[in-house]
Amino acid sequence: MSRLPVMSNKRVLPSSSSETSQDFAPLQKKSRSDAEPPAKPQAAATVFVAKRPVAAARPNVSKAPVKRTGAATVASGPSRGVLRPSAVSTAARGGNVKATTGAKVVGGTKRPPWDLKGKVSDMEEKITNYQTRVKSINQENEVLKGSMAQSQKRTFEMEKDLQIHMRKIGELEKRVALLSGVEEELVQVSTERDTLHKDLSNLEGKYKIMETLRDSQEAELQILKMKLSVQESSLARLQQTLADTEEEVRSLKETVSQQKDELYAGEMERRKLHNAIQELKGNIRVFCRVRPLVNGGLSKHIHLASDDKTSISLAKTEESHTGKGTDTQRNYNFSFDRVFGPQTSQQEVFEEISLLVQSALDGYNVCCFAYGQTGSGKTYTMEGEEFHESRGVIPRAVQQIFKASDKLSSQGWEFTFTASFVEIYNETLRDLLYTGKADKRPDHEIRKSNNGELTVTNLTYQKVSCEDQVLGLIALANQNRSTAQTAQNDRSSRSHSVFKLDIEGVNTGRDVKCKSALCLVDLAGSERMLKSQSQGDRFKEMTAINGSLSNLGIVIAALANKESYVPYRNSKLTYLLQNCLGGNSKTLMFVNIAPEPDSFGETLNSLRFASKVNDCVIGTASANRK
Ligand SMILES: Nc1ncnc2c1ncn2[C@@H]1O[C@H](COP(=O)(O)OP(=O)(O)OP(=O)(O)O)[C@@H](O)[C@H]1O
Repeated sequence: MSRLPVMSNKRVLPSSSSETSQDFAPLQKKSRSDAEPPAKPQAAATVFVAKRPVAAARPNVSKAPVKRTGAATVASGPSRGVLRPSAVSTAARGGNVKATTGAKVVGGTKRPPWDLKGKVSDMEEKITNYQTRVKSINQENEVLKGSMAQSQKRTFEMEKDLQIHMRKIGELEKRVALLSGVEEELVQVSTERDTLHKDLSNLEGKYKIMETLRDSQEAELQILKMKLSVQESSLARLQQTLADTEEEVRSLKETVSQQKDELYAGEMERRKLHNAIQELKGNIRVFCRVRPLVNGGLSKHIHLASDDKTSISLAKTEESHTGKGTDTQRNYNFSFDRVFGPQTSQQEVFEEISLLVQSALDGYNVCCFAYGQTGSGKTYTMEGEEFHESRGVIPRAVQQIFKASDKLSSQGWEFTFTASFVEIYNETLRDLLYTGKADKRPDHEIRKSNNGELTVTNLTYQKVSCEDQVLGLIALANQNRSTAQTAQNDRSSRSHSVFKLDIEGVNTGRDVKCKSALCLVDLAGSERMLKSQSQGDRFKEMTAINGSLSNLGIVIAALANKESYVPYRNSKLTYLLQNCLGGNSKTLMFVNIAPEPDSFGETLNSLRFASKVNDCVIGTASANRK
């Protein structure tokens, strides 16, 4: 923005030359007294500076030479044709009048001192010159006054103009100030605009990136939409498949439920049939097992029919009493439910009793005895040996029971098993699963509760859930027996051992329970000894053994004859086994026989005892189901 030019109003004072001041001093005083009151000294001395040259403006003073000074400037134009006083005085003095001190020169001639007249004339001339000059100065002064008035007027106008201009300038300056504010704002705005431009450009960059991103995301979205659509169609297919499958599962569940019902009905039917078969076979059965000869080979006096697995005959050659006749051979024939020869394996023996073991899971009490003289193979039959193939009835029965219970669990059955192992020696009970100190062994009593359940006080009843646990218990029982054996020679032959597995089954779905017991008994050696030969402890042992074994026969016979009183209490063995022997049980007796000729008598006795048992028919067993 351009500013308007400001006019200078400098005041120019008369020449400061001392000479000029001295020369004009009287004239100035005089002119004041003669003329009108002087104007303000400042106004009189004010000269406006102009560009016009001085000579052209001064016609009335052209005769006098003008001494120019740096400050002698004349205003231009006719109204301004004012000569400065200094210039006028200089012009006056510039004449040839040299009224100076000393010898006066007139017409180029110096007057002698005595020429007073001449001198006066010179003085008069000089005065006249001065007067003329004063006149002209006065005139000039008048002119100057007029000029000065004009100038003052002009100055006044110009001052007015100046004020107007100044006001305008003030306004303009205000506007300029405003404009400068606006300018600053404009600069700020411009800066902001630049910043905004930058931001905009950044945003544009970002926008482009976002656009690219958006494009890629849109592309991704499209792909995802496609995938979703594919997934949706797959889902629809899967839902349909699921619905179909669910329908199928539902119908299969119905089928399974029906089949479960059928299975349950079938299982019940199987139990009925199974029981019927067992009943047809007799609720008390006797199996005869012949031990092989210790040195191998065949026994000469024991004959087993190759085509009949139920009969056995003992042959004995009897010398003629008269001595006249030849020796006669006497045969003792016996028939049992099954006769096992010396070569029969443990597996074959067990297969014959496995159906009976199954009955225990069906809720029937099952009791299995091994009867026979010492060394005839009772323990081998019942427990067997560690070698897998040589395992006896107890471990195999336990294995079958656990396998069968696992199968029945799919039909909703849950079983719990409790094992106990007791020894009866000299009519005293001993816990074979006892693990405490030997001198702290407790006494045991057989107790019968009101509901007919038998328990032995202080006896170890061990919960078992697998075959291995039972095998561990059998090992513990053998250890307990061998400890007793060292103290008392051949004790195991003189005691009965009773392994009992209590079985409880629950079918919550069908609200059925069953309870039974599987008793596996290894009886004491059955050999008879002549009373005269038995003494002391051995006599006592024999009495106890014979008593319990004969009592066993009596009980079985009483049961067979359906006698009102069955003397279970006569021995600890029958009292302990009463629930397994009674009408509600299935009983199997192994009669083990030794094939050696010197065991003939004991073998015959054993077969006779077993035959008596075999002839017994115990009443129909019923399952303990609620
Ligand atoms: N069927 C068999 N096959 C092979 N060996 C057998 C058979 N029966 C028994 N034995 C063997 O005969 C011996 C005597 O058998 P075991 O101990 O079982 O007789 P036991 O009747 O239990 O005698 P005890 O009354 O003294 O206990 C054992 O060494 C046993 O291994």
